[in-house]
Amino acid sequence: MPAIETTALTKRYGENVIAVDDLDLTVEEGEVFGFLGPNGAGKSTTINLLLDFVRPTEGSATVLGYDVQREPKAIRSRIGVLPEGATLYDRLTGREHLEWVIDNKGSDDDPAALLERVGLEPAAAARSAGGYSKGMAQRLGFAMALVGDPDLLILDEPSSGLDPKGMQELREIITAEADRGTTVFFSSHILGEVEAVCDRVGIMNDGRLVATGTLDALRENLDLAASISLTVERVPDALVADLEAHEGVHSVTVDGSTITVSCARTPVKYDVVTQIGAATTVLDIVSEDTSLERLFNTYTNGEQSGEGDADADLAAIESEVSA
Ligand SMILES: Nc1ncnc2c1ncn2[C@@H]1O[C@H](COP(=O)(O)OP(=O)(O)OP(=O)(O)O)[C@@H](O)[C@H]1O
Repeated sequence: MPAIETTALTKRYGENVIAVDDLDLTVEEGEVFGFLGPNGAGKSTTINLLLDFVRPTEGSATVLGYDVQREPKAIRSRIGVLPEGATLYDRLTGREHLEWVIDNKGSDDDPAALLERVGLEPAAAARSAGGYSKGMAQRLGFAMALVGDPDLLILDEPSSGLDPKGMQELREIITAEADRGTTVFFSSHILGEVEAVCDRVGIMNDGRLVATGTLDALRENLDLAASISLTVERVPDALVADLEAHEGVHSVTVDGSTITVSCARTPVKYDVVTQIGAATTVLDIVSEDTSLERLFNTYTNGEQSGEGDADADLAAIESEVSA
């Protein structure tokens, strides 16, 4: 049973805005799934639809096997949510917020243990939340989401307001939760964070899901050039032509004793290294993957420069996704 499944899920606002457009999305149990997209892509609306905070114009969704509209209570008892920009009550302390959620969920969690898990010091937890920094509020929100050991965590922009140390700790919490078997679904536009923790990602653009898969698979699908440079003892005469003849190799350049090969797919690099290694002695290897930014820009059609035809790439992926 998937943790999240949406079928033709659509949300329109008025005549002109389609916030979520015919979304078919499956998140498997136990996955850490990154939900990516630029501002206004439809990420928060999708999350709000999953939580039954807004109702779809068309389509349906299940969370942990329960229908989102018919069984929201069953869902709420088994999920933890960190909403975007969660509001706190100024006069309640951090600990009181947490105790309130623990009571409400009928859980026997120890507030101190949860606060420690999210890195909120006891002294800070004893202060009223009105004076919290954004990062502290986010940590408290995270602790509240973890109450009751949820099977699924839904996090909307969880790193919002966190400093680099906070982001590192957030990653550790997400990884620890995933190790306990919790499914984690989180939206983000911070690509490094997604790369560090996600098993799979889905990329939204203009309300539509334009790609899903592992980051490696998305890189491969797009066929964006990856490059590898090898410094060698000598460059044998026939080597360049041999490399150029290899399927998947775009171009080969030689600068002194450094051979740089631009190739379509990351696995081609392995063949390139083997081929060069058989012909000469390799002294150094530098490999560059397609950057996540470039990947994201291409899928969301923001690619302005560089190799490849972003529009054609995007059209190919969209037809693949909708097939
Ligand atoms: N209540 C609403 N009324 C009208 N339009 C809305 C409403 N909520 C969202 N929208 C529109 O729907 C689209 C998707 O918005 P949404 O907030 O889901 O995007 P997002 O991907 O979460 O963006 P961000 O990263 O900025 O939070 C946007 O064009 C937004 O203006």
